[in-house]
Amino acid sequence: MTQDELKALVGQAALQYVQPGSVVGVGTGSTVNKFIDALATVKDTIRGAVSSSVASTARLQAHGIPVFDAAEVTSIPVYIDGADEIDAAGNMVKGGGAALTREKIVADLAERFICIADESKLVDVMGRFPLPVEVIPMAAAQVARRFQAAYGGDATLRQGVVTDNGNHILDVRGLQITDPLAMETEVNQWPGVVTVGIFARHKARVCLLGTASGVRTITY
Ligand SMILES: O=C[C@H](O)[C@H](O)[C@H](O)COP(=O)(O)O
Repeated sequence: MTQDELKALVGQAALQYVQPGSVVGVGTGSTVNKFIDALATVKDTIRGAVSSSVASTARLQAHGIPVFDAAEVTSIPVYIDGADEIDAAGNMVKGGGAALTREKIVADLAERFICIADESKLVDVMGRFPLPVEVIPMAAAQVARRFQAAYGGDATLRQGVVTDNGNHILDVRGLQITDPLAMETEVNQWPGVVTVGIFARHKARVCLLGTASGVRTITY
């Protein structure tokens, strides 16, 4: 199976977590796009979605799925999203598509994070994928220096990218994220950091992993 087919497989499998009559939390990315397309086939059974990006909102609306503002809901049963890396405990690195801040906001509304990913995303220790960090533009160089001093990480500005919130993205290479919760907590406190792409406080409760032999369900 191709990577695209694996993404379609888990996007379809995620429908089993969609509760009738509910508002569904929807992430961002190529795997979630498959989920959105699958969700369109059951759109009459749900109230709608809360979206984590302008791109996902556009795709949901193109399918005729009502999109609610995050401010209009107080709680949602599930948030369904992809990941750039996921470890054996359900911690994730996210933000390859620059949507990490809104993703964390919507994930925070949800009772359960359901991660959908192809098997290439499963790692022993996160850090192989450059860690995305959304920063206030004036703080980018300062935060980059701090990554070098604190963790030996090499941060570069993602060229030509402005987030949905008007900020910039640093991609940090050379990290070994052995304690995701500690790093998330520390980096989030640095002035100018909007969101670090470590999802340890909002880790996955279920991962639907696309493999050559089908969907593997991992619970944490
Ligand atoms: O900002 C983007 C998100 O965190 C995505 O969920 C993540 O990059 C995975 O995307 P994809 O499913 O395209 O690999």
